[in-house]
Amino acid sequence: MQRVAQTAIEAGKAYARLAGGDAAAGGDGAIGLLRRALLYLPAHDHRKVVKASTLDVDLICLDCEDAVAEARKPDARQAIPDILSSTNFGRSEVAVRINPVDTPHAWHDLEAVLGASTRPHTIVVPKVDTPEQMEWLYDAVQTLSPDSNTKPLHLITQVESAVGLHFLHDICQVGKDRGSAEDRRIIHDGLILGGDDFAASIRARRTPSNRELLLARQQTIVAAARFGLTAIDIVNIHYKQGLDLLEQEASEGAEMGFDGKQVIHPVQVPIVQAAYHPTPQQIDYARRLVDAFNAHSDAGTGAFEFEGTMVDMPTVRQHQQVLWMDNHLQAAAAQK
Ligand SMILES: CC(=O)SCCNC(=O)CCNC(=O)[C@H](O)C(C)(C)COP(=O)(O)OP(=O)(O)OC[C@H]1O[C@@H](n2cnc3c(N)ncnc32)[C@H](O)[C@@H]1OP(=O)(O)O
Ligand SMILES: CC(=O)C(=O)O
Ligand SMILES: [Mg+2]
Repeated sequence: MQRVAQTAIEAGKAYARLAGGDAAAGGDGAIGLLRRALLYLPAHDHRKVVKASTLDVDLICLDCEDAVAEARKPDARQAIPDILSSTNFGRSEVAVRINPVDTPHAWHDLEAVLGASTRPHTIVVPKVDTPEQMEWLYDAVQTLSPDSNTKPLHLITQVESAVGLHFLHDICQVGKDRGSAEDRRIIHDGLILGGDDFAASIRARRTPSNRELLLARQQTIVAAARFGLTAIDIVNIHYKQGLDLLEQEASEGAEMGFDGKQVIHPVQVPIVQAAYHPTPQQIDYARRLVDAFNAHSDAGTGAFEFEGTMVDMPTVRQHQQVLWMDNHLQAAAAQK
């Protein structure tokens, strides 16, 4: 007899096991892996830091990379320790996006992050193109953070070029191999598709349909699923108009298998988070479907008719993910 989880919490654990991730253990508890919207802001822009701290957003990313002009890179880096120790970001996961590892800034950015008295939950590393760059990153963290018993730092890498997409599975493999049970200084648990840099890399023209990014979006999702990582979708830079298009794009990303989307302005946050939020109808349907599956399973039936459609295990697994998301949303709401 094959029974599946009936409660959202059980479903969450089952899903995390299926995904191969560590969310079953609760990650680092408070933040889990709820990453529906990732809001970027330039780290040296105090007003935006203050504004971000007032928002109900899953993930806040203090950017030292492309939102910051070359001449202001030191300002952004130097602002990080103070922001982290003096700002209450509420329930949000807090990340710092350092500069790419093949720039002279990366080492100094890492020094500032790892040396801060309050560390962020997560680092985002852009333009990771090769497994060797991933090795460099792990070596740098080991050197700058010699104590292997420190609280784990989550790592999200960005795929942003043809080369990065080609080597994506090798890059993820380095994260898996280096993040052993003995040394959990960094846990690679997310991928971001940097769609705008990627488009430039393949000489594509950006369109509202995003068809030029379809392959990269799907390959990012597939690699993330294989390695048990969260997958975060492209940014939409049209924050002043076309918010209906943003909603459509976010819903499409959720349907494709992404866990969340990058945003660049506060107005985009609720739209994107709602698009990744299962509706009460979807949650109710998922619960009833799982219950029906278990009843049929007890009676020795695998495939059965449910409200006019055929249901068997793959459909059940899809609906367990709805319950998993609902579980995480409830936990996040409880922390507000
Ligand atoms: C392709 C990539 O790499 S994307 C990632 C890198 N890019 C970024 O990080 C850019 C992030 N976004 C921004 O910097 C800004 O939204 C801009 C420059 C596009 C527009 O900024 P503004 O002209 O200040 O926007 P606007 O006037 O509409 O802002 C309204 C309020 O929201 C705040 N705000 C705007 N963007 C953000 C943000 N990303 N995070 C937090 N608060 C923000 C503003 O400070 C303002 O609040 P305030 O009046 O209390 O200061
Ligand atoms: C978000 C980002 O880094 C990109 O689209 O290139
Ligand atoms: Mg980029």
